[in-house]
Amino acid sequence: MSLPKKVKIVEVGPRDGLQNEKETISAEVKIELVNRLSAAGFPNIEAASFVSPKWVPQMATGSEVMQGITRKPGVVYSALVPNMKGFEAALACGVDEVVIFGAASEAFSQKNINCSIAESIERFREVAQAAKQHGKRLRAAVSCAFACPYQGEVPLSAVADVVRRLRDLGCDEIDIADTIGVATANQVRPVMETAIREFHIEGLSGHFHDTYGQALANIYASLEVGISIYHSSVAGLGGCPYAKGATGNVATEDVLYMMKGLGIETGVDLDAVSDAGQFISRHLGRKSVSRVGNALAAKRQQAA
Ligand SMILES: CC(C)(COP(=O)([O-])OP(=O)([O-])OC[C@H]1O[C@@H](n2cnc3c(N)ncnc32)[C@H](O)[C@@H]1OP(=O)([O-])[O-])[C@@H](O)C(=O)NCCC(=O)NCCSC(=O)C[C@@](C)(O)CC(=O)[O-]
Repeated sequence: MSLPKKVKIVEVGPRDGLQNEKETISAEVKIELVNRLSAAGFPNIEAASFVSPKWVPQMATGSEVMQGITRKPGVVYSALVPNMKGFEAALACGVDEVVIFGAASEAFSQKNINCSIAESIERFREVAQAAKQHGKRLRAAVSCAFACPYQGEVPLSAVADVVRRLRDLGCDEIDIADTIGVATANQVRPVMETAIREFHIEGLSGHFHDTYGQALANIYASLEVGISIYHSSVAGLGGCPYAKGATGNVATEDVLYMMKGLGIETGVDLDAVSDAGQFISRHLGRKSVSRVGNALAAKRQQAA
């Protein structure tokens, strides 16, 4: 199969990227980050998370962030929502797309959202109905589609099962996530093909963490099976609080550079993303982990 000519990049840095930071990051900084990212041309930005602040304190400012950003017409601003309490909060501040988040691993489901997979689907059913009623887009994440930090191997049948159940809730998009960044390219085809059998390919996305440095290879392998939506995080920020040791998502700058080299259209301005990456890295007091972002910054410094 030839590679897609165009892909959608969903920028998840403001949510997935920042949720694990120990030091509190002010709403102002998050707002500036989201604004810089929308100016860079992303069609979809995961801007917040409406979860329990006891579980993920860094995301407690979700409403402030959503209310403070400059909404760019056409951009879909998404937020994670585990239950109706989260949905009501997301609705009140004008989130465009709610993201329910389940797992293909029972153990991870328990650690992350404190319930079994079957219980999570029942909670999500209510959220899904409310989302449809209010005209909101509905996306679902499938964590641990490749491996689980608690139970290890995750069978393909578990991926198929949860994708099917989420499809039946009426999801517009379903994210196939390598939560701990351990997958290699050979694993991608069977997992993605399993998901494709259960859900329309145009709505499936690849959400790869880069713990073992395999994310770009895994994205390439996903392109080869026709997946055309990818999640990434500016400056490679991130890590899941309930997946210890896992590093951030693949860096957006690296993904954009690869897509450009492959002649695949994203509509996103790499230089502007690179600037946003340097902005947030400066704020966090550490170097970006994006190889491309750092190379571009060094090149510009040399030229100045
Ligand atoms: C799902 C719960 C809430 C269950 O947590 P629980 O303790 O079972 O919930 P509960 O209903 O018993 O409520 C406990 C307390 O939380 C409050 N609460 C309840 N819900 C909310 C809410 N929505 N917003 C704000 N507060 C809430 C509720 O009001 C109560 O407050 P208290 O009475 O004790 O003061 C909890 O487990 C939770 O918040 N988990 C979130 C974990 C999380 O955010 N993980 C990271 C995101 S997932 C991820 O990163 C993976 C992904 C998506 O990127 C893909 C991948 O890479 O795999």
